[in-house]
Amino acid sequence: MHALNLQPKTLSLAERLADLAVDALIDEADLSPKPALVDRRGNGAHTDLHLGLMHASALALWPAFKEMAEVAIELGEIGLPLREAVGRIGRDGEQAMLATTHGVNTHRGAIWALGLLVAAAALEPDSSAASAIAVRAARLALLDDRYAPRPLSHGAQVAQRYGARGAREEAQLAFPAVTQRALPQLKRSRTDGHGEQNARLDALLAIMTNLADTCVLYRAGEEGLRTMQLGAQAVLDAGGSASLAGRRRLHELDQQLIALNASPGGAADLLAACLFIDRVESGESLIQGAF
Ligand SMILES: CC(C)(COP(=O)(O)OP(=O)(O)OC[C@H]1O[C@@H](n2cnc3c(N)ncnc32)[C@H](O[C@H]2O[C@H](COP(=O)(O)OP(=O)(O)OP(=O)(O)O)[C@@H](O)[C@H]2O)[C@@H]1O)[C@@H](O)C(=O)NCCC(=O)NCCS
Ligand SMILES: Nc1ncnc2[nH]cnc12
Repeated sequence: MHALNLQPKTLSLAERLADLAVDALIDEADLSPKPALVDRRGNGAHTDLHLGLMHASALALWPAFKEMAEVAIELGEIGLPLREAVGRIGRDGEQAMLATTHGVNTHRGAIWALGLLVAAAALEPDSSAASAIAVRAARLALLDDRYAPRPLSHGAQVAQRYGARGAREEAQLAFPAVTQRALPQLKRSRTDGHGEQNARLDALLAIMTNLADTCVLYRAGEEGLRTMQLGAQAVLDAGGSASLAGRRRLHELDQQLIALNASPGGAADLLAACLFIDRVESGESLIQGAF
């Protein structure tokens, strides 16, 4: 018997999905240059976030994602028991995040979006088309979790002030920002040979063109939201992140959003959701022992 067992460990489906969710969060954080967000260059519009904290937060969420996948496999169907189990695990995940970040909200929206998507992917691993996963996640999000607290969150305040419905509605509508904008743009930019990092930036920009990001609305009101949406569209119209003109517009957008203190944190979460679905849909990483 060898002292070291070098055989690759076979991971369960729940472990593989949790790995993909954490990978998506880390890839989102690392992607640079993202307008006004934390990335490899710096902290964007944030004073309390940095890249190391985003990484630590992502890693701390692995057990919650794994548990959400396990409970979906165990219960096997969309219904109130699964919705409430996922809600409880999501709230525990938020506590794990806050313990790791010493109280800073790094990934609240991402726990919500990726949690639902992980559960949806685990429910039917043979049905991994983006739209099918998103619709299952939406059916879960539409169920009312009786134990969910209703705090006066930033999203709730923005809903009162501007009528924006934010993260909850995005999930209940089956993630249109991801399935109708980010994923098609990601694939288009890849096909056009723009390179993976530029394709991901373009996917983020495609989300930003249209999203009612409650993070931006809370920090910078309607002017901030308009600046984000029009600026993102201007980058794409100029040729996207891979073109010189697009890069110039991207740099301008970064400066404008930072000046307004407007951080598109909701769009960043949805980019992570897009990267997660893209990998699940491609199927590669779900093949047993692919890690
Ligand atoms: C249903 C919930 C998502 C709660 O929603 P609600 O809108 O009430 O709550 P918020 O606390 O405001 O969190 C929503 C977060 O979702 C992201 N987001 C924003 N707009 C959208 C959008 N249109 N579509 C999708 N996602 C969106 C965003 O997250 C990012 O921003 C975070 C930082 O935001 P904020 O706290 O406002 O922070 P700052 O402005 O930086 O604060 P200060 O520095 O000024 O203090 C960052 O973390 C990103 O993640 C919104 O913040 C859901 O959370 C919920 O009900 N959870 C309970 C558990 C549960 O049921 N889980 C089940 C499934 S897992
Ligand atoms: N890269 C990032 N910067 C700031 N807020 C975020 N929320 C999720 N990802 C983020």
